[in-house]
Amino acid sequence: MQVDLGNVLDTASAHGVSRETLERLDGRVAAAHDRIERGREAGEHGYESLNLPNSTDPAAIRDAVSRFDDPSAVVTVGIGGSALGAATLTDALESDVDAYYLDNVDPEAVERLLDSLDLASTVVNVVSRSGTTAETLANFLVVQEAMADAGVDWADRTFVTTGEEGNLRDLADQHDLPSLPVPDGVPGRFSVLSTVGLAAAALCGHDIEAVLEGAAAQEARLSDSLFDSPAYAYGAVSYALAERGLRQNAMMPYAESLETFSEWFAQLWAESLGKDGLGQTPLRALGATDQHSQLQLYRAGPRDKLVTLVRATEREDVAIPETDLDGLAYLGGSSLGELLDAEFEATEASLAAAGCPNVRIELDRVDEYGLGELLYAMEAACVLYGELASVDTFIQPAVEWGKRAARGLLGGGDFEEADAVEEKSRLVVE
Ligand SMILES: O=P(O)(O)OC[C@H]1O[C@](O)(CO)[C@@H](O)[C@@H]1O
Repeated sequence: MQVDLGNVLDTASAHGVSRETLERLDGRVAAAHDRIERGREAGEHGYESLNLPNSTDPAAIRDAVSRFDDPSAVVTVGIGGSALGAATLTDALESDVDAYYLDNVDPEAVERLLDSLDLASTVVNVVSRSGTTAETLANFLVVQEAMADAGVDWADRTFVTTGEEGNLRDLADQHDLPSLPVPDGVPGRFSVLSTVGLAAAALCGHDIEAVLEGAAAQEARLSDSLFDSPAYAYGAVSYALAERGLRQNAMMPYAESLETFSEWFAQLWAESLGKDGLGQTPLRALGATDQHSQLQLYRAGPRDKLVTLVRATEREDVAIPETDLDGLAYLGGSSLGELLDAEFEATEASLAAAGCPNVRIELDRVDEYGLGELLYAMEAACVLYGELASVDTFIQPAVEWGKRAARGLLGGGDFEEADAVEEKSRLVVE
């Protein structure tokens, strides 16, 4: 994996940063790296996430899921970091096993999925670090009833990934369900390289060892200089640009297989860095599709965006047949991959020409190793950015207000937040 910062420099993009600025920032990167390494060595909350390539035991994951022979589908019931990491992996990789994620409580979507499944050959993976997340528990109860209605012994088809305490741990103990622990000191959005993200991938037959090897390769590249570490290069320039008012970051992979990765990145970046009035808003985009949509805004809208372009340098390809269609003959005889690459390079140049800084991230392939590299590098980039911005990267207190309000509305306790909902300001236009 490599990161190309060329179009971040002010010699390429009008709203970029100078090479001198990056070199001055590098001194702070060294200090941040030292802090990160001390946190890792001490197993401190959050920093422990960057130890996962070495602390995760893939054999234990394979052993826990080995009892489920030959599932037709795996349904992961979880939300946020308890679903998005696993989904990033299984949505990016091909498998004979269908992987689905119940990470929302849209009744029509839940019913549509459950009606489509052969529940007798489906494995249900219930994932929640806290074991108290309303959406996850509600969905699990619905899935449990659907399995009973289908005459399926739900306890036979279910395993649990959760913390040492909580409702899910109690459920696993009560029904002697196979279970996996969630690693201590690792917030959900940083847990893809652990049991949380790898169990579903293992059930789908993916090489989870290769995911960890790719992650370890990027872990080995962490250094006291942004010029020696792809992860820190990305984290440092993202921070430097945000400091200059570029407070949006459009994650734009040129690979359909990485579309879910952008969702995972959005939680990682937003929930980690959105603190104390600071942060950089992650936008989700997809190349080449969003050249025909959001690119207008990126090039001609407010000068407040970094665009992150991701591609694999090796992929399957499809030839474009020869054609005599007016104006399109140039496409004939080339390939979709050549067209995608040309559009990738044209878009990054068009962004620079419009003064919009952009970073190129290139993987060899979107395979288990490449995904491990990308995921780990983004996590390390996020941790570095948080150090440079002096925010508390590993907590997410702002998400609790809405949870209390919803719980109050549902009669789960007396919460002043629920009162605030009742007092909503209204100006209805019909
Ligand atoms: O794994 P849990 O405890 O169910 O949490 C799910 C998600 O909810 C959050 O805690 C936010 O509410 C995320 O940080 C986390 O990934």
